[in-house]
Amino acid sequence: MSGAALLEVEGLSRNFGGLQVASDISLTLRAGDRCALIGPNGAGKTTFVNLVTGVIPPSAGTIRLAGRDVTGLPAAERVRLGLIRSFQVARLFRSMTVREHLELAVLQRDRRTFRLFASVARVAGLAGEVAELLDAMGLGAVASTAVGSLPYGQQRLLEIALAVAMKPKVLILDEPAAGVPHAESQRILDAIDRLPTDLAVLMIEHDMDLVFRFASSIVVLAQGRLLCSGTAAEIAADPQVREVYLGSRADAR
Ligand SMILES: Nc1ncnc2c1ncn2[C@@H]1O[C@H](COP(=O)(O)OP(=O)(O)OP(=O)(O)O)[C@@H](O)[C@H]1O
Repeated sequence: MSGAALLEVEGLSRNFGGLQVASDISLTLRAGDRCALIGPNGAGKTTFVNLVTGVIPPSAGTIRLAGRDVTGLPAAERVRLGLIRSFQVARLFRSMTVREHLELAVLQRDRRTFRLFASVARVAGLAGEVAELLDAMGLGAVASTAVGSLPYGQQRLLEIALAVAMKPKVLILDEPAAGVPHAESQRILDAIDRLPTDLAVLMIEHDMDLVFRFASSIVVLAQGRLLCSGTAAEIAADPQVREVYLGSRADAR
């Protein structure tokens, strides 16, 4: 049974001068979907995410979030409506603890209704919500650790936790395990497994082990176009994917 359509991308295109980096890409993510976006280097994955999140405007196409056309909306407004991309912790405050980061994220999310002089109940609610997030992400043991002294794998976990704190409808994870030692990437996958089941997750990832363990569906981009999409088993067996993706990966790496 499929959930409600949360992200509907239709005919999305973008060129930089004469270079067509996204060509007529269409994609639907439903509640509960776990979709991986893959493709060789330069295929247009980052450009696609930048278009969807509003970092750059498309040349053509539409983007709907939970039924609402957001194509013309600024990035911050899309965030408010539930389209969240994982943060880069490196950009945040290295001396602040893990817990403080999550508290800030929750407060920022609630900014519109929350008055600075919070009621006791609100503060208690905040503590409870942050404790749940710490637990779900496997970060409880390092809650009081400054982010600057966290092992890299746990910094990446915090990035995901901060995104989840924003209460996404659609969560975009950009190479969540990049740079993380293989032995630690399992913890990241475990945390992703525990994400709320009703949100749609789109993961860009090069690590095929991770992709096949995470994804219920896979979308393959090549040269700015949607090459094919299907279940993990269908994509693994697709000779076109093997040639375009693995062939060019062998060239690039
Ligand atoms: N601002 C820009 N101006 C011109 N060309 C750009 C710009 N941004 C991206 N490109 C080009 O668009 C193409 C797609 O790049 P993109 O970074 O989206 O690919 P990718 O699939 O994310 O690659 P990777 O896996 O290496 O991160 C590349 O040829 C890139 O050089």
